[in-house]
Amino acid sequence: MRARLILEDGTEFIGTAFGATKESYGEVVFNTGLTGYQEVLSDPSYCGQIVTMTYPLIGNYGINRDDFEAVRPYIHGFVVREHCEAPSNWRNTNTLDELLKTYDIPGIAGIDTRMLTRKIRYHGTMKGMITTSEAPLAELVASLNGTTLMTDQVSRVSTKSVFSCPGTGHRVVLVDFGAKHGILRELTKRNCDVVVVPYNVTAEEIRRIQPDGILLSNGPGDPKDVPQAVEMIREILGEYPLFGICLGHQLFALASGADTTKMKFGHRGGNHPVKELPTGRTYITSQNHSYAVKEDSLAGTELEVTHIALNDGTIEGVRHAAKNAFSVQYHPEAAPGPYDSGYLFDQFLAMMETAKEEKTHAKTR
Ligand SMILES: NC(=O)CC[C@H](N)C(=O)O
Repeated sequence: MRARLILEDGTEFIGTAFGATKESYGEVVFNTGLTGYQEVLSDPSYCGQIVTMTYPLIGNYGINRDDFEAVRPYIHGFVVREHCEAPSNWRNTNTLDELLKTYDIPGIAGIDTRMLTRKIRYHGTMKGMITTSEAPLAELVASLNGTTLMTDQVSRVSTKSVFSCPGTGHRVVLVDFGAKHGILRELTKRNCDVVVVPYNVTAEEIRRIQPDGILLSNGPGDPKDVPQAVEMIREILGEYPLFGICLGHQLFALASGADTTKMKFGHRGGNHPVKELPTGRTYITSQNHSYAVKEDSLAGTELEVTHIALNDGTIEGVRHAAKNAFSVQYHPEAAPGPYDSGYLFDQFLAMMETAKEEKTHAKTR
């Protein structure tokens, strides 16, 4: 069936429908990963967005049991150049088409994704719609321009109740703004006793759990859409070692007095070079973000820049000068992408270990 992808500037792409046959709106963003489409489309940080993969063949290794980053995908549409209908892989259990049908997500294939990506790079991120309607273009563009993008994504994707992934090691409160399973995997692999809490948890509720550390997860949308989280972080900052990832990094920065801004088209892919300033080392990182901490907003705060993106110089990591707290804009849990930054979880563990020792020492003195 014929399907259309329409952008807010009036551009129209004609392709073929796959997945669910449904009209859908969202912010159109591109991801440059060569593999990892299953992790991308199930990453809750893409909630409300229409994602296009720049790699031209998608679906060729199917969908498997193990690579989901959430219990369901939250994307609003999936745009590809060539959609493979006959996947081949020993882990394959479903086709991409079946997955999108199951979760009522429209896909569109046969799109010139290079042109689409260049447009987004030139104009910046745009609203778009996928439809099988045959209505005149002007009518569809008008209806697209009449829609407003959602701002309540975090409350849609965050857990509704507290749950735990037990372990015998450090107790970590994972504040779930739309956490990828990769973060849980990295913590449980290190034997952490993880308690996952909803995004609107209060500082007092966290204290009651008596954690050794707090991890602020990734998540969708604008960090300024979750002001209650900023308040909570401001209140609890300094009481426990804290590690922020992506949205968690942005919220930690806001709570520390810095500001965030929306980037032109963001960073999404598995090969973003990041320089770690204290060591001078460069890491290839997995990224997915539209917003960034504003460099000139750091003056007057106690935050120090620890990491920068080598492609455009934007801030990719900060640490608190006086408190046990640090954060990164990229994804040390990878999924998809390189594992090079996994050591950051070890740093978080070491921070919890030292804080625990200091506490015991203080008590016995
Ligand atoms: N992956 C994330 O946590 C993304 C953070 C935020 N939603 C952004 O787009 O910048």
